Amino acid sequence: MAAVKEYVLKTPPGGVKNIDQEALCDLLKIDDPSRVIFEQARGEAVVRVFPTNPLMHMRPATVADLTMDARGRIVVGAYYDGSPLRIRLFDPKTGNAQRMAIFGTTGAGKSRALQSVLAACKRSGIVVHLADLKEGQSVPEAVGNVATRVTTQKGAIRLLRRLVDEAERRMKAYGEMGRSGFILGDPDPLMYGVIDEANRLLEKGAPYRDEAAGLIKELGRTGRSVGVGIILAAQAGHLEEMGGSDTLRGMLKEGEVILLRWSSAMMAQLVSDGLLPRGESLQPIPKVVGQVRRIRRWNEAADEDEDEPNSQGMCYHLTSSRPTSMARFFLVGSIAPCRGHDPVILALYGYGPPPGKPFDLDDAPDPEGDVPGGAPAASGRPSVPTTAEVIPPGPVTLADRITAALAGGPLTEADLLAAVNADGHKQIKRGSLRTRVSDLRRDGVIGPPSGGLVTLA
Ligand SMILES: Nc1ncnc2c1ncn2[C@@H]1O[C@H](COP(=O)(O)OP(=O)(O)OP(=O)(O)O)[C@@H](O)[C@H]1O
Repeated sequence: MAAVKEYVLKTPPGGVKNIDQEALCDLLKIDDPSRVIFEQARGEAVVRVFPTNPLMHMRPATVADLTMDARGRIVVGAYYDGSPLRIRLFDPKTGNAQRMAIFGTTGAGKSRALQSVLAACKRSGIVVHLADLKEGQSVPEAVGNVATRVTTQKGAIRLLRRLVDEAERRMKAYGEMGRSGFILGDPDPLMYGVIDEANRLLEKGAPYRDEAAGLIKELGRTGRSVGVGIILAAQAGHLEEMGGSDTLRGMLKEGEVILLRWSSAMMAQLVSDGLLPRGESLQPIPKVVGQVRRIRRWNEAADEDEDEPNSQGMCYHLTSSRPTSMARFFLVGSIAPCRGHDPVILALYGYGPPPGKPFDLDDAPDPEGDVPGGAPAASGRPSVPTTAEVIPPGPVTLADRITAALAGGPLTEADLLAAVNADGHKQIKRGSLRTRVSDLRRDGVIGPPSGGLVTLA
């Protein structure tokens, strides 16, 4: 660090807007822009010139980094000046779960960032229900390390519904206890719904977009204060692609927002949404770090061995007190792809079962692939198409069995359970029946409860 040059500058009222990084480098006669870091606070700015990019070599994440401290935080990386990059999983002062969004273009390091959060949750006794919408390929080591894991959009929507149900259950239970908020582990654990590749669920034309956006908003509103939080990782070019900017605006302003390498449209949107002060600019994160722009002489051979270190994991923690300071995630696993699960990542999760119980999402496997469309339900919410409508001769689902049992007329819950258990398929418990009936009610397949009877709509 001895070779770091530091220039302290006075800034005009309102600070310096729109830093021209290239002009600054020219002025300092530095040809690698990633060595020059500009940071400003009220009234002053510091320009530091490093001998090499200070974020070039990160150390691996450790279990100690990823174990939540008494203030509900974990350490996931470091700022360019060596201070820790912390993110909050819980706020002990308010008892609130968090809303977290990790954005970045493809290959920016979202999944590895998420793996560190998932491992931290397991290490810290936090229950995770995960949707990995890249066919389970995004965070494969999460298998067996989270309470619930789904890989389809249909699974994701059911998972979100269960989370909202859980938040409602907690709200009622805490109200009855005369409690105003959530107390960690008493009686319920902190819980997160995590959606990786959330853009697939929320982009225009996605089959469950409106309902997913509604449920995420609902979790942001009610889940937080009862210990049920939501974490999204997304490749978002624009917030409109994320269920409409309204869905995420509140979440982004109050939650934890990490921005990895971005697209220019995304940046413009973040500024127009007030997440970054107008005129404030972030030093761009180049795809390749340490690249020097220079013209090769006529007879000079290209250096084929030139190493091209990538900027994966470099980020800004936009909702922290240092939104414009560049930081980087620690190394999470190996850079090169592994033939199977990465043993380094598995070791971060630790061996043994994950906290919490899996959600009961269905008693039958999801039909292959996801089903587009779905007519709006009576509630006005677009429905998840009922399995009865969409499954060709495939596995019989509990939804099919319930609608078949009700085809002859309304039944009490006990009679419905008996009818379903008498149809020759797998025996089910009352809890599973109730959950599925409430799903079908939301989808407008079953009508509202009336006179203790369950009735087809
Ligand atoms: N923290 C990290 N530690 C080690 N390697 C990393 C880290 N972040 C990113 N990488 C490397 O970059 C690659 C891409 O990262 P990752 O899969 O997390 O990106 P992504 O943003 O999720 O991409 P996509 O949107 O295409 O899924 C990884 O396979 C790995 O080689």
